[in-house]
Amino acid sequence: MKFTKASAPLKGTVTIPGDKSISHRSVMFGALADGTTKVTNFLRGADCLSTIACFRKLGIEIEETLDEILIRGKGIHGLTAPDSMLDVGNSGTTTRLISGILAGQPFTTELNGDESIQSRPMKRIIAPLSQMGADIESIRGNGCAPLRIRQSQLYGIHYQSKVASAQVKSCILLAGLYADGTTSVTEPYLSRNHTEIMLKHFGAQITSKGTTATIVPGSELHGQEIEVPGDISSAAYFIAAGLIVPGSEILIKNVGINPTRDGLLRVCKDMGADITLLNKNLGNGEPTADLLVRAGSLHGTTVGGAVIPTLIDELPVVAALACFAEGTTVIKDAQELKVKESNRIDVMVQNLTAMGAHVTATDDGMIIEGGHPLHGAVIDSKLDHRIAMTFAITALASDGETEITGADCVKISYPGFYEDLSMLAK
Ligand SMILES: O=C(O)C1=C[C@@H](OP(=O)(O)O)[C@@H](O)[C@H](O)C1
Ligand SMILES: C=C(OP(=O)(O)O)C(=O)O
Repeated sequence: MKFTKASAPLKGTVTIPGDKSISHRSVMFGALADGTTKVTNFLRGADCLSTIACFRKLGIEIEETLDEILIRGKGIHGLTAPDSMLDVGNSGTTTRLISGILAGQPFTTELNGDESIQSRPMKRIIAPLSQMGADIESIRGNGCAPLRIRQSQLYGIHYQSKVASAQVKSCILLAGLYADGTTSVTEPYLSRNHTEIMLKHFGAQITSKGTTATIVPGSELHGQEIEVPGDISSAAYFIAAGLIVPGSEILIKNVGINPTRDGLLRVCKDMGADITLLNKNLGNGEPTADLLVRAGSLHGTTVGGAVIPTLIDELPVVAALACFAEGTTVIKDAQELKVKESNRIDVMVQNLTAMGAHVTATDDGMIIEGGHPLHGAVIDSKLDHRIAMTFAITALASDGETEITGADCVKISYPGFYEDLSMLAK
């Protein structure tokens, strides 16, 4: 797919689709609740559809209409053995969260996904689940999917996680629903807390204090009505576009601004960006706002430490933004970027360099010297949706033509991305 420099400022309003993390969880927790869970603004991205497909195979009836998803939950002990391998597609979130649930089931499950999933690290969940007594193995013995999970008795543990990962934390907490006692997870920095917030609404006994989340088993979960807020990780592309295409002014409606997800807004502010939050709404634990983004000059900054988990999926777009900022931007403490759908440090450095950027890979991030004009290039997305969307935006402020290979991968998290972009970029 080809992109060229925007010929005019970007003007208009965009409503981005539902949050991927929250959509996954609504199906999973809805399946484990008794009664029906009704979800509106559900993200129909390929990853969340993988989650739906897995739970259907586990015996859960899920109805999809134009406006809503209805999950006919069967309670914590209501899942049934699948007749074949579960397919998690490209979704790390599906893989890791469902593994925690499957560890507590009285049947054996095998699960597998695409090539990217088969190279993503699963030892980070195999280790804590095994410590809880789970019988989980990497079938090829390489610490990756395919995984096999057999029935076993689970024990509550306190787990000190080395990584700030909501997938690891959620996996352990979900297994904790089936343990014989209390389970808690402490992480080095607080990662997104959608599991804690949503599970509590469903009736779980779950609490958070600082970077520790604790679950006490024994409660039943009850079906809920969930309105999924817009995904800030998807809004990120329009935020960046509005900031780097001169003269632009974009209103992005109904974006989730949970403090464990809003790091991009904080970093943009540090870079001197003009972003105003309007119509703030506290929601049901998941706050939202409309974001008014205006183009203007940006300057470099340092991004590291506790902010990293709050913008982990937005770091590719931060690296792109940094190319249009004066001075140096340092992204550090972001080793996790290496184990996403692609190695996002290498892939960003390679592709930005091809466009003329001055960028260096480090062990845990990137250093970007901003202010050097970019030009079009052939960009290999490595079938990573975040990379494809980042470069579609970068192209809008770069000379000449940019071609993105595998551009269709945006369907993972944002199927209508190019249509929404073309409404703004004429
Ligand atoms: O829990 C979640 O929904 C997610 C957690 C993050 O992954 P990690 O937990 O691996 O950091 C993030 O990158 C992913 O897109 C979604
Ligand atoms: C890393 C991501 O997702 P997952 O881990 O669910 O594949 C992402 O969406 O950027």
